[in-house]
Amino acid sequence: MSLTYDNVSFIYPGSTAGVFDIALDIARGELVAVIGASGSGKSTILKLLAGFMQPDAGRILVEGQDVGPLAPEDRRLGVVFQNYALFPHMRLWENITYPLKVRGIRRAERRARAQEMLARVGMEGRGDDWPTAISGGQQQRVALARALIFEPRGLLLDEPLSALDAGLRTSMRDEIRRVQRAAGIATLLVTHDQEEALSIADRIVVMHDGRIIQTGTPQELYETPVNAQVAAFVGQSNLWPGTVEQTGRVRTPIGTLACPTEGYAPGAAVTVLVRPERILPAEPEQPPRVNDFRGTVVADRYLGPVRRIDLSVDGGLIRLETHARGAVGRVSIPAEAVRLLPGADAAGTRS
Ligand SMILES: Nc1ncnc2c1ncn2[C@@H]1O[C@H](COP(=O)(O)OP(=O)(O)OP(=O)(O)O)[C@@H](O)[C@H]1O
Repeated sequence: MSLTYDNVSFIYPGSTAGVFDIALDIARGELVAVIGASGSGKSTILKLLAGFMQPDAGRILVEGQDVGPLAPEDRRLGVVFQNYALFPHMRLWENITYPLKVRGIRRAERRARAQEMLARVGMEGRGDDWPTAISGGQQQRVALARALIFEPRGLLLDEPLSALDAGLRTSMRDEIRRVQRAAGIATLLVTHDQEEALSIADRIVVMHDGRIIQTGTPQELYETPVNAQVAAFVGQSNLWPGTVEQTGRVRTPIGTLACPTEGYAPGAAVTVLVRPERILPAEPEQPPRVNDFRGTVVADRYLGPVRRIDLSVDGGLIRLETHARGAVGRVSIPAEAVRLLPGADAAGTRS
């Protein structure tokens, strides 16, 4: 493995906040995104790898080497932050090759390397421009080129795209992915943007209160979240508190749902998860299907490929995504679309 957290813990001095028992391996060429609520510990794990702080327990390895004793500049990791921080008084080629200058590499060689790197990030021929003469997205490419110039053993990206507008963000995502793949570098990306994580990561780590609560591919996290926090963080969801009434039936605030209840005994407190695209609109005159609900549309957002509708029903709200046109006042929730997660007070009730 290229980048490894071996049961790493760190507590900010004088506080109880920090990260606990972080265990994570990132392979060469793999991109792992870290997501989680504000304050969940995302930046802390990145700073520990970068070497800005030392773990209180556990080890951090880069290509098998314990980097604990190494200062940040000796770890051979490329780092890109949200505010790309190019030096305004240096031309782009000088910015990109600054890490080489610090290492005493000759000017002619630096210029050649800069040209090569600019080409890699799609900015060939722009080496003599000043940072003030290029756009935010281009500055971010230059920051990426600078992070890659000395063939780092890992790439650390902390909210690298959050200062960019939506369109540019999407194209830069693809760009980062392409460059990172081509270079075969293990990459850790911290982002608060779950869509960004879903769209570019090989695997996603979800953090909560300083701990990793789930690690998996985007599809695994979307389809089999371990709890309501992960479900809420990855994609859109309906989440209702529930109690298993009997095998195959769960009571919720919007009514009793027929659904698989394997793993939960009658009486167990659960959280009921249904993804919005799994909910089916029904014709008003159609014979009732399983888990049939009627309600009033309180929000109807046309997003091009889909409509995102909030249907107010007795006891709550049903969120659905549909391609259907026309009025949607009645829906059904297929039993197999319902996934049960542990309830808030579910300790010990899972059978
Ligand atoms: N310098 C510090 N001193 C004390 N506590 C800190 C310090 N920096 C962060 N913390 C605390 O450590 C915890 C984790 O913070 P961290 O910055 O890693 O979270 P985050 O997930 O990156 O949040 P955000 O998305 O807001 O950047 C939080 O409880 C935070 O308040």
